[in-house]
Amino acid sequence: MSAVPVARLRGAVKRYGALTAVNGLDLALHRGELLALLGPNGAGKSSAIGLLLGLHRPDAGDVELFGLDPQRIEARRWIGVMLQSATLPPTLRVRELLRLTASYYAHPRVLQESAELAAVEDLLDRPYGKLSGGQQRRVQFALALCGRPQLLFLDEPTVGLDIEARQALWAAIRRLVGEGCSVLLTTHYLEEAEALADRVCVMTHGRAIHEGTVDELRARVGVKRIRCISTLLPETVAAWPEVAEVRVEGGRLQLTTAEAEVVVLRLLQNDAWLRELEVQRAGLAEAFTELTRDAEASSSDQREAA
Ligand SMILES: Nc1ncnc2c1ncn2[C@@H]1O[C@H](COP(=O)(O)OP(=O)(O)OP(=O)(O)O)[C@@H](O)[C@H]1O
Repeated sequence: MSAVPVARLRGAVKRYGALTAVNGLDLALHRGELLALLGPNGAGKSSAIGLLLGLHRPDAGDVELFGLDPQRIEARRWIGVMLQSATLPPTLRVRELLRLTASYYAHPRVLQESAELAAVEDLLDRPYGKLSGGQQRRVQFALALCGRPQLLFLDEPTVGLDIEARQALWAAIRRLVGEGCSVLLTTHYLEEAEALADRVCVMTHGRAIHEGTVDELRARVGVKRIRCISTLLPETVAAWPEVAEVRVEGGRLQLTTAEAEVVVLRLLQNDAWLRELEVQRAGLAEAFTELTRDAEASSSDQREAA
C-alpha cells in the first residue's frame, strides 16, 4: 500500500448556505483499495465525492487527490467518474462517446477493451439517447474506465441495473481493483458493499460514524427482523423489553430486535397459532438507524461530561 493516499479528506467541511452537508470529514483511500461510502439519503456522500473531484471547494479542511489539489489537471487525468446523473449528448453513438472520452486521457484503453469490461459491445453503434436506463448506466461505466484511471469514483453505479447487469458490473469492478485501481463507491445496498468493499465508511449528517470492514459493521449492528402471522396484538409484543420496533404490514407482524432467539421463543410460547415465521438479518436502513442512535447517544454523553 503506497504511503500517500490516492484520495484524502481531512476535516473537510462543505456548506450550501445554512446547510452543512459535509461536517469535518476525514477519509483516506489507498492504492488498490475499494472503499464503500454508505449512509442514508442526504448523509453527504455525493458532496464528499464532489469535494474530491474538485467540483466544490471545501469551506474548511483539506482535500487531496494523488497528494495534489483536485482541481489540478495532473491529478484529474488519473481519475474516472460515474456520477448519479450524467448528461451526455443523446445523438452521439456509444462508440463516438467512448472515443471522445478516451481522447482526454494520456494512456486510454483500446475501445474494444472498455466495451468488453462494461459489457456494451452490442451497444457501440446505438445513439446514447435511444438506450434504456440500464444500458445508459453501463455506457457511463465504460466512459468512467476507458481512460485507464488509477482511481474510479462510482456514485451508486448499479441503480437501475437488473441482477445480471449488476453482477457483471461487480465482476468488472473486481477486475479493475485486481489491476491496482482504487475505487470509491457509494451505495445503498449492503450486499454491494459486502461483495466488493475492503472497507466501509458509514456517514450521517456529513460525518463518518463508523469505519471498518463490512463484517465489523454487521457485528456492530446485531439487529434482526422477524416477520410472522400472529394472533398477538402489536401493542402486547411492543411491550416486550427485547423488541425495538413493531409494525403491521400486509396482515403480518414485523418486529426488529437485537435478541431474535428470545423473541422467537416468546412468540411461540404465547401464540399457538403462529404461522409463517421468518427471521432475517436487518438491512442497511436498520443498520443506519442503529449506528445513528449510537452516535447520537455518545455525542450527548460527551456533552454531558463536558
Ligand atoms: N447543490 C446543492 N445545494 C443545496 N443543498 C445541497 C446541494 N447538494 C446537496 N445538498 C444538500 O446537502 C445534503 C447532502 O446531500 P448529498 O447529495 O451529498 O447526500 P448523499 O448522501 O449523497 O444523498 P443520497 O444518498 O440521497 O444521494 C442534503 O441535505 C442535500 O439536500
